[in-house]
Amino acid sequence: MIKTKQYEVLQWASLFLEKHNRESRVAEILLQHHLQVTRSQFHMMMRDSITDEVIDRYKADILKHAETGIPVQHLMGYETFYGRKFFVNEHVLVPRPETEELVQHVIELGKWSNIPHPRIADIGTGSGIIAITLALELPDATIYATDISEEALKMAEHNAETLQADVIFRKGDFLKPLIDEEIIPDIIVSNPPYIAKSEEDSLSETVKNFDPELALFAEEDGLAAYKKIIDQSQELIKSKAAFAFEIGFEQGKAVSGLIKNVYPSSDVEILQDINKKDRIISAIIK
Ligand SMILES: C[S@@+](CC[C@H](N)C(=O)[O-])C[C@H]1O[C@@H](n2cnc3c(N)ncnc32)[C@H](O)[C@@H]1O
Repeated sequence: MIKTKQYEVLQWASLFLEKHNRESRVAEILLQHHLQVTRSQFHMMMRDSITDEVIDRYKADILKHAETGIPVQHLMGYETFYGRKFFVNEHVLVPRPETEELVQHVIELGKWSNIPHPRIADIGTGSGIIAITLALELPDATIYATDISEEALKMAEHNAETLQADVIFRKGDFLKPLIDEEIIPDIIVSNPPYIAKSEEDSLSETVKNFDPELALFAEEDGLAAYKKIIDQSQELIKSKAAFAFEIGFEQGKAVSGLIKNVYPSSDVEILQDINKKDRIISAIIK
């Protein structure tokens, strides 16, 4: 009996996805996942044959992705972030690589703050990627995380348990749970919803159909969540603190302005991502 080789299945899937206007690199990511091998193992196994069972499961996923645009992360059930696997589902935003740069910045802030046990709050935690990574990278810090979505918090808690990260999760409206418990953070980090509803048509089908609305859109031209967080922070920040926000690439000026309006003597910086786009607002509140 002739056995199908790995490279033959890969060729078929890449062409099939191209024909359906999907990215052909998904073919490789999914096949690696179904074979449960690393990237380098995968490339060494190109001439090996694959069992019919794996081919059937793989083809079913390729068809589903081609037909519906379902993200590969939903098919696999996870995404890698900062070198660790995080479970994802339809209730949380699929982690984006840009957010790793936000986390990197907060790690630096945490180390430079000279506070022996900084309290860091991740607002709108989703799958928990920011809070959990910070808990693991800054073991002396105490990490809090909030989200208004019960389902997102369930996923974040599951990720924290799996990765053995200590994070204190609370359900509520942005900073409200911290205000209620009088928890004063030294650093407030957030990747909040920041897309204006008017931009919905410009989003990819995959984002529109599969990322939760609650994670994407904000009123007031996408600025409402920043406004709310900055406004709520006044009930918490009594002396020095820091903000680190992920922003849309055209929101730098507007979000800096929001912070300056409330904290006129703050130092606000707009940082760019590796694609040279404005991506992070970093502010020291004095
Ligand atoms: C852009 S997603 C970010 C998720 C995750 N932090 C990340 O970077 O992948 C925004 C998150 O904010 C949450 N969110 C939206 N409105 C909220 C609110 N009023 N209070 C708390 N969280 C909220 C959403 O449920 C979603 O999980």
